[in-house]
Amino acid sequence: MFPIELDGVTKSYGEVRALDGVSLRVRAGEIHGLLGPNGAGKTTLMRIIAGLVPQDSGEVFIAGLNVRDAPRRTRRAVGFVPDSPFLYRYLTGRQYLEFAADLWGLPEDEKIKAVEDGLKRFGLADRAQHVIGSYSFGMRQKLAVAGALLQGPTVLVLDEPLTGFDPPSSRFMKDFLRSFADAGRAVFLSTHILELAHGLCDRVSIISDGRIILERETDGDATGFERSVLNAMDRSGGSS
Ligand SMILES: Nc1ncnc2c1ncn2[C@@H]1O[C@H](COP(=O)(O)OP(=O)(O)OP(=O)(O)O)[C@@H](O)[C@H]1O
Repeated sequence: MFPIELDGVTKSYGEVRALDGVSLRVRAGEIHGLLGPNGAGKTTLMRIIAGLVPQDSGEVFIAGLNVRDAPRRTRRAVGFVPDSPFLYRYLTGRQYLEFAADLWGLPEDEKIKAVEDGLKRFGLADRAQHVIGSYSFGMRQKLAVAGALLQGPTVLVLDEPLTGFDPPSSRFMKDFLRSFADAGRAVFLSTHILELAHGLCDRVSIISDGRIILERETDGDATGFERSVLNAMDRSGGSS
């Protein structure tokens, strides 16, 4: 059983075919990167996995459950962090997490524990009483990830994480994502940064014009990896 499995997924917006028969599997313990040019379909694919947008055809399974048959359970099993998370700037960090926990319907005792754990894990406890509007970019991103973990997902999906982080925060988030995956869960993230994909991900899928054009491990040296990704994009007519 795979944490994420897609079989022949298609999605169109009017005349635009955003996804054209996407099949892929993300294994337990894996950080899987999704690379591709602008407009290739990455965000659409992530939103479908997160249960925010329905596919037109094809099947999506989360931890073996078909999202059509078990929409609530599969949505709960996925923590999703969009590229520009919406955070209420007049709420404090703690209030935001409490609000997000309420949306998941966490019982009071679980909510308190999940919120405090999130604040501590992401180094936000000292600023929990301050409004989000006063947070740095990195703190806001960490808060968004903490919010995506409240309901205890087994899969974390992140649209272009780690862009704009300073080096210590970037190191912290990479270590966090590694430990999340190492616990038998899975991370699926999109990025335009090839060095990041090579250094952090175990495998990558390259998407172009709504189709997966290459899937590969990130073993081997960075130059060879970069060459094979760029060659695949060149052959498909895209550029990142
Ligand atoms: N809500 C929408 N309505 C109409 N077209 C859309 C919508 N969302 C995405 N598209 C189109 O679907 C295609 C795939 O878009 P998507 O945002 O999934 O790509 P992406 O790979 O995430 O791009 P980027 O790297 O620029 O973020 C594009 O042609 C885009 O214009």
